[in-house]
Amino acid sequence: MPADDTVARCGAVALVGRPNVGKSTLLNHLIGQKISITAPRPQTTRDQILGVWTRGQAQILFLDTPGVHRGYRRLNRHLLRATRAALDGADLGILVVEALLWTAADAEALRWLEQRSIPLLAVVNKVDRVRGKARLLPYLAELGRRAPFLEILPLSARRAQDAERLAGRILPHLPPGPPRFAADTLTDRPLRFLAAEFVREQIFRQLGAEVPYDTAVAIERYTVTEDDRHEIEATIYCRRPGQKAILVGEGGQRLKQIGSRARQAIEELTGSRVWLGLWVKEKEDWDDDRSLLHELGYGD
Ligand SMILES: Nc1nc2c(ncn2[C@@H]2O[C@H](COP(=O)(O)OP(=O)(O)OP(=O)(O)O)[C@@H](O)[C@H]2O)c(=O)[nH]1
Repeated sequence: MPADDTVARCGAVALVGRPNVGKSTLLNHLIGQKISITAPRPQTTRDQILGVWTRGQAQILFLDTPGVHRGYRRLNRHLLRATRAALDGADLGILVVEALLWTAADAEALRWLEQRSIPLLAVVNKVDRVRGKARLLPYLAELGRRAPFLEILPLSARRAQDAERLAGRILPHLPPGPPRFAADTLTDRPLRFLAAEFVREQIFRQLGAEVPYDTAVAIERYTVTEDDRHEIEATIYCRRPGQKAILVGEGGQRLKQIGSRARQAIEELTGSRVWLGLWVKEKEDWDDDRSLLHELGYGD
């Protein structure tokens, strides 16, 4: 059933779930554009992203949360704050879980949502992986006993029509009111933020082991020329000399690959030609350096 877009409704929805359940994939399909990075490894999302879904008079503002990370370093504290801020501003919470799985991290995500008295929906993602859908029934019943969800929706975040169906189920629960953003707005994030995210995504996709978790990307320059060419210079921070060598690769090949894939993603998003220059710098404690974190967009 398509969403009813004749009634003016507008509200914010926080997507909460343990790392790797598919929140970013879902957000990208809801928005119909890649605005959140995805990778087959957990904890790739480091910041809250606002995705704007608009149909007619109806608007949903999606808050993607970086997840509930534990730790004491500044970066972790920032992530916790971002998640809290998303929850504070939300009219509705969505717990995203993975079909047939329930872990301590899922329980923790639910506890976060329950700290706020907002209505809750549950999305059971990755049902495309489940053979024999009857196997899902006891799982859904048990999930229903864990919290008073208004609805529980099994779906696959990889299917655009499933994302649209979810939007239709969310709308009736949002407050009446006019749209807050222009109809063609997809996100409130500036291009330079998305550019850094696309570089980070390639680092996650192309490198194994712990290197991606130890890196951050700072955009040093983002300029658009008169003939609409986007010129971007970025520094990739890592912690140790060995990591720098891995990021650069034999004869600079790895860095070239990261740059070329990220450039393609930015070109797709902007519809413009992009020049992307990448440098790698070693800085052991980048995630505990207040001024650098600020530069990286993780400021207080
Ligand atoms: N089979 C299947 N895989 C999915 C589905 N949705 C997401 N995935 C995969 O699951 C992995 C994690 O997805 P993300 O969207 O990055 O997950 P996330 O919850 O945003 O993760 P963090 O950024 O780490 O918090 C990726 O490899 C996705 O392609 C789905 O519906 N079906």
